[in-house]
Amino acid sequence: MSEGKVRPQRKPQHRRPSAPREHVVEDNQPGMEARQAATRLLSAVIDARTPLDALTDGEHGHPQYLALDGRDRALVRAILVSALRFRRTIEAIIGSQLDRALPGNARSLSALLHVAAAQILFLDVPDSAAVNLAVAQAKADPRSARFAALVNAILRNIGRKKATLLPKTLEKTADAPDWMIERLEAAYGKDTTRQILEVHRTESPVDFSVKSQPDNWAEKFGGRTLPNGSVRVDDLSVSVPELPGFADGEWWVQDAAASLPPRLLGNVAGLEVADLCAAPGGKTAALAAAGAKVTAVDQSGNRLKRLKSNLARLGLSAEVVEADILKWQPEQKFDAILLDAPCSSTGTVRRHPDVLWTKSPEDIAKLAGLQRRLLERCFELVKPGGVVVFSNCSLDPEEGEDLVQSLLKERPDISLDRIQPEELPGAEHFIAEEGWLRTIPTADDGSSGQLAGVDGFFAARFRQRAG
Ligand SMILES: C[S@@+](CC[C@H](N)C(=O)[O-])C[C@H]1O[C@@H](n2cnc3c(N)ncnc32)[C@H](O)[C@@H]1O
Repeated sequence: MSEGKVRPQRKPQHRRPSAPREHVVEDNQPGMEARQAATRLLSAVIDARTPLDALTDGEHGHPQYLALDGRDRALVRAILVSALRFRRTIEAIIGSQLDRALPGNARSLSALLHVAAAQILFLDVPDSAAVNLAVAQAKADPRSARFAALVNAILRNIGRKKATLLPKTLEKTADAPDWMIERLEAAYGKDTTRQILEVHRTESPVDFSVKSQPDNWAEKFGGRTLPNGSVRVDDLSVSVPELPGFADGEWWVQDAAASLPPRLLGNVAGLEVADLCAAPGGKTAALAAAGAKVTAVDQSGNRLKRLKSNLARLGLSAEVVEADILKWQPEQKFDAILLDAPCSSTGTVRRHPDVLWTKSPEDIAKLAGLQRRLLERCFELVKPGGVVVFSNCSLDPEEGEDLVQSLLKERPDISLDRIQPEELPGAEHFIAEEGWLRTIPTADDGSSGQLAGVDGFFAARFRQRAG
């Protein structure tokens, strides 16, 4: 066995860890419940593919998460975001300290190690606290008790070597599943994929859509106005409701890329516009603020509650309908429709790193099928000659470019209404030759003069030919 490496053993270990042993703390010490919850939730994301937002929902989240106070909840989320964002890097670092792989059935041991390594490598938690809590946690769990000494050795080694080990591993590791890397490379090429994956490792800025005077809000927030008129704060240090203008409903949080699809409907003042798949309502707000008479439809009652409270805070109104769009029968057709369809969300990995590990190529195929059905439904709900904008936050062509191309091929009655550069000042470079919108996450230091640093998004605009 190479020096400094440790070997998982089936029997209680006799091998001494190479790092100095420290006092191992008792079972129910402060911080233990947070680590146990983080381990449990990480397993739920990885093994059961449960979205992190569902597990950490303040009302319907996982009971182990809901049992924690606010500070511990924030810690659990921070641990999980790092553990998911850098999962491959962490896996490689843990692996580099082992002489042979952990037993395949040691799922909870693996989750426990990932949670502790995420703290040691990426969080401002003293290494000794992360290690001691992990060892205590291992001892308290009958499935991993016999590995407690191994846990101690691996984690102490990682703490000791992290200054060289981390940059070296980050450099040679891609933090995404292989299938996603392959699909991104096929769509965007190797260089762009590398850039996207690098951006996915970073915290996203917070973008705001403002009702008016973006420069004033940028100054008040200590941020900057983006070329499309959104306001960006790169490193927000207070919670959103603490910012000026929140209670007065002067702005809402919305990635700058997500602010673009509603604009593709043109001047909507006074028009009957259906916002289909509307909740939690970022795009409904944009349409209502632009003077449209909006009907906001979504099948999720819980998400519609959020839409209603968002609109109430913003002093905006819409007719809100809880329905499955595939079955919904409105009394009248609409002048224009925005369909912001459910998708794999692979364009929002910075914000939702669990997407890397909860989604699969099969999900993408299923979602693309649903998107196609929802989009075809829009053509039954729009007035003849009316406009339909289809958008989603996926980076995968199967949910964007390919879907549009096959729709146009199979439906001669539908035409693509090409997006013109003058419609999206500052974001012209995101308009593809074919006339649709494709944004990809890229780094943004504010110097390019063009919109950058946004989520991955796709949007296309259609009209149904008369007759
Ligand atoms: C990407 S989110 C919409 C985000 C929203 N447009 C915004 O800007 O805040 C997709 C939404 O589609 C809804 N949805 C999925 N399938 C649906 C269906 N068949 N009928 C109605 N809503 C549906 C989901 O409940 C979810 O709220």
